Amino acid sequence: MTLVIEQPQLGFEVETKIFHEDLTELKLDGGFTVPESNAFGQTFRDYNADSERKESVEEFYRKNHIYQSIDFVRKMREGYGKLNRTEMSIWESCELLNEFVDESDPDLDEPQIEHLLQTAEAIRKDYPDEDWLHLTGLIHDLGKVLLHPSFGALPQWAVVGDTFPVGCAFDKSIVHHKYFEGNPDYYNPEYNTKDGIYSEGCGLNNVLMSWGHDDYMYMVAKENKTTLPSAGLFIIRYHSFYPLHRSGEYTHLMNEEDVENLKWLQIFNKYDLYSKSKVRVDVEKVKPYYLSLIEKYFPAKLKW
Ligand SMILES: O[C@H]1[C@H](O)[C@@H](O)[C@H](O)[C@@H](O)[C@H]1O
Ligand SMILES: [Fe+2]
Ligand SMILES: [Fe+2]
Repeated sequence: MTLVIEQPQLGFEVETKIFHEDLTELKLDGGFTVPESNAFGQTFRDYNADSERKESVEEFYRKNHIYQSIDFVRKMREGYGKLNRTEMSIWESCELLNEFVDESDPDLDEPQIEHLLQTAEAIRKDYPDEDWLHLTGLIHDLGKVLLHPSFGALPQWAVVGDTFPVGCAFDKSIVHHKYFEGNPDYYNPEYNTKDGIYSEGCGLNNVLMSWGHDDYMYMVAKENKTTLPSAGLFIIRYHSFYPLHRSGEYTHLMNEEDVENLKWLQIFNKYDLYSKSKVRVDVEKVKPYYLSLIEKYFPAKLKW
């Protein structure tokens, strides 16, 4: 099914595969099979399912929605944008993630390094020639190092979870939307309209997103002059923006380049989401391959 969303004001059409995912039509491009349920026997991303993680995930979003205001985002971008905290390689940062479990995630409670390798390996099977996409899979969540003491040990609500624009209305499709009633921006007439401080077609690059691992890792990759293609950087930066890539909201803020890049993000998302499982990847076995990709696309040491 192809969904064409009419956007006459933009002067171009946002045509994208499927925003509202229909699993019966979901064909991945190679051998990867989409599992019917997550590691807890529930459907993926079901925030209302009675699982052992339900309450803690909801509590996570309560805090996230209350504290992610435009002032908070500006402060974090300015502070962390300096990249003056440490220097390390991409692989070292993967290892740092070994100790963290993501509190926002209803589908996985394995250490994050497992998730990175599961995502990258699943993509590699179906897209053997797109080595940039394998590496994007490996690094897309590395911004979660913000949880580590050497990065200020940020609370989970400032690092993980789905992201959304600030400075315009919080869309109803955002998980646990009701908690925005505790966010000061919710009542500010400058920020609580559809466009808010933005204009139609302004491009996502000009939109401030809630602060977390996506935007931080994008900054790190870009400032350290990665040679990854623009689609790779886009995936890193917006992979948690489910209100856009799954629900099809906020498309009025995109420009033409965003529309192109969104196609790759939607491919990537299937692997990011549905590769989550309890089956572990043999780290030592795949490490040499990923080290070669890191060498191809990144300097040996990066500023963080
Ligand atoms: O719980 C998950 C997790 O934090 C992911 O890393 C993020 O990309 C998702 O958007 C979020 O919902
Ligand atoms: Fe993520
Ligand atoms: Fe991920």
